Amino acid sequence: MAAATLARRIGRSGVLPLCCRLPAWDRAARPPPGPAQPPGLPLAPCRSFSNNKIQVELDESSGVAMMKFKSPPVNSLSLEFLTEFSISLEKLENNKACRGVIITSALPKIFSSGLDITEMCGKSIEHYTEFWRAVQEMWLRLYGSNMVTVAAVNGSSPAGGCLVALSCDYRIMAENPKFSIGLNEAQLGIVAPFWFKDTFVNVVGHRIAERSLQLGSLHPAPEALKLGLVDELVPEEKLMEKAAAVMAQWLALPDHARQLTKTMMRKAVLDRLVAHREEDIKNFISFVSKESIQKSLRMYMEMLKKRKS
Ligand SMILES: CCCCCCCCC/C=C/C(=O)SCCNC(=O)CCNC(=O)[C@H](O)C(C)(C)COP(=O)(O)OP(=O)(O)OC[C@H]1O[C@@H](n2cnc3c(N)ncnc32)[C@H](O)[C@@H]1OP(=O)(O)O
Repeated sequence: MAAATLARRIGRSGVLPLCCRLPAWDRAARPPPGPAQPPGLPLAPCRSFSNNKIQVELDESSGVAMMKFKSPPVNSLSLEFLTEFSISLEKLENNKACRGVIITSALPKIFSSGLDITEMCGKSIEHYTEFWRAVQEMWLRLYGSNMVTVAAVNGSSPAGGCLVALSCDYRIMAENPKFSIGLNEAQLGIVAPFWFKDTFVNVVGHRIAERSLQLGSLHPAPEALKLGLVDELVPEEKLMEKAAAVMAQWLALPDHARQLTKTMMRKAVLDRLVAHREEDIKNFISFVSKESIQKSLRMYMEMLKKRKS
């Protein structure tokens, strides 16, 4: 679906139409689940939907959806990608048969390269507004999801890609030291906004987050495990099997208890962005509109190209 069509669906407010209902992080818990299906059993009816950027398959018998990013070359989080991501999450959230989602990449070696830098270079204020609202929307939906969210990180995951993983309930990464993950914004000469930082702090704690953010560190998988940035490493070929096993473990508990606990842990951070959304958009616009920031981003893109040749 073209970005313009998606933007029309979202409307001027930048909020998806179904957002009129209470957001996921404020909704009553789902009814207690039936027994969780152990991983590896034959799977019954599957619902799938897919768009240009993301493919989703829901196994209704286990209540687990598999969401795969498939936007070559690097799954960058463009306006179109972010919009499709939010729509996909919303569809699953509204489907009572879905209790958990595993997020991974269909591309080799890359989970997601983070926010699409071209969306932040040389665009209009209207575009920056729409783009940043879409980034916020994606995070509010994912971090505030009632579903169990497991990131199966099967490749590099800088900046916005790392945020996606950090926003899940559990992170499993492929045991490959060539894959790295982190909030490397400082290396681009930009700053991670407060809610990226809050999400990071909630996972690794203040000291590790402070050092890592100031240095813009990208941590190779083994280091990411040591820091607690990911919960476990497994050989790449075992990643999906492990993700299914972890999901089954989390789904073995009653949804309502887990959901209320998740809300208790995350609400303050979610509420902070909800209360300051417009201000955050204004900050983003004034920041990226600076000539010095535009120059830094252009130089970074050139560096990526040079590194290739
Ligand atoms: C006050 C506070 C207010 C708020 C202030 C503002 C806050 C903003 C917060 C920002 C958050 C972010 O996520 S910023 C994004 C940070 N992301 C990154 O630093 C990732 C940079 N990319 C990489 O390191 C690498 O590309 C990597 C992902 C490992 C893949 O390496 P490979 O060798 O496989 O592939 P490459 O050859 O490098 O890349 C393939 C092509 O994709 C492009 N590409 C790669 N990453 C891209 C990206 N993120 N956006 C666009 N394009 C990208 C490359 O330029 C190439 O383009 P062609 O040459 O044309 O083929």
